[in-house]
Amino acid sequence: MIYTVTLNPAIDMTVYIDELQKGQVNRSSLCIIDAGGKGINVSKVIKSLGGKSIALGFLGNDNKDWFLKYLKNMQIDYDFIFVDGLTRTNIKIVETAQKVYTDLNQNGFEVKKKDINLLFDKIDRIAKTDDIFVISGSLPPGTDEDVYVELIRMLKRKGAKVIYDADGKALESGVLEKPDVIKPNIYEFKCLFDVEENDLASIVTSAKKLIENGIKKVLISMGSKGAVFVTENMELFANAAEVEVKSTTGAGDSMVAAISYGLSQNMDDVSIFKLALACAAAKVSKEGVKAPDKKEIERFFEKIKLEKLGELKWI
Ligand SMILES: Nc1ncnc2c1ncn2[C@@H]1O[C@H](COP(=O)(O)OP(=O)(O)OP(=O)(O)O)[C@@H](O)[C@H]1O
Ligand SMILES: O=P(O)(O)OC[C@@]1(O)O[C@H](CO)[C@@H](O)[C@@H]1O
Repeated sequence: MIYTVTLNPAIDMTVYIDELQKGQVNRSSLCIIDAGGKGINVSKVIKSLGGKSIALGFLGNDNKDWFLKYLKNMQIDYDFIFVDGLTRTNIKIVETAQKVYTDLNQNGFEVKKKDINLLFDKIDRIAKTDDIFVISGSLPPGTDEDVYVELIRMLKRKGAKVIYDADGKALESGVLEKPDVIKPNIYEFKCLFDVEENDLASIVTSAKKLIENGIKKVLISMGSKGAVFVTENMELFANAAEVEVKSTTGAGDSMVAAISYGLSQNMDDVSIFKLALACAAAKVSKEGVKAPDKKEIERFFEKIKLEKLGELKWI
């Protein structure tokens, strides 16, 4: 089974506006509201791919009904721990004139020690060998900095596979626990290694250090500049698909969904990477934080070209 763990989910409000005027009253041309947060988005895309996951984590008691209805409508299974307060609302501003994407993320509800204990007990009870756990997103106030470290440790002890997508200090400490897969974007990767954004060779060399240390797959996403995938067996690069971008929110989560679904289906590395790029392309062509359709994902999958790095060969 695939489980997604979201400690800090969000109601994503994507607001479309021609051009934001700071310090003035702005009126949007379109507003789309979705249940989000990184792991939740992963569960949404796994569903589009025809897979099954259970969404775990925390959800605010005061506005949980809307959130749960959204997931029920999508037929996504969940098993949350409900905490006091509201699940945060994150604002995503899409300025259509210049194609500028701005995120305004809130801190989120306060989580108590007893809530964390409940979550760990739950995961301890359900995790089995070869389950896949996706751990992603920010930590809500009240959580210790090393909560992901402890979670990865516990899951690895139980023989579960861990896909990890966090940033800053949580990423730095989490990689030391050797999750099976990580999916940093280039800015997050730069917290780990001093690399230049355009220097593929040094990005690959750095990613290989993580592989030597026991992480099995590293996917570095680089927004419109594409992505690099380094595994025990290969080093691949791909350009981002040419697509009319309607919202970039959740593009990285779509890649994480593809990796977890691919692992659950025993796909090879080339297919996993192609699927990740196809899911991301299909996602960015959707408004708001809607999951892409399977047909769209398949259409992009056929078009993706990968470059085997070091071999100058496109596959
Ligand atoms: N502007 C864009 N045009 C085309 N493809 C894009 C664009 N932005 C993102 N993508 C695709 O989505 C992938 C993931 O994007 P990105 O690196 O921005 O992830 P991220 O920062 O983790 O995203 P998020 O945190 O919003 O989920 C990219 O590798 C690329 O394939
Ligand atoms: O504040 P975090 O937890 O880092 O990120 C939260 C978030 O930006 O991530 C998702 C996109 O990846 C959105 O659904 C959500 O609003």
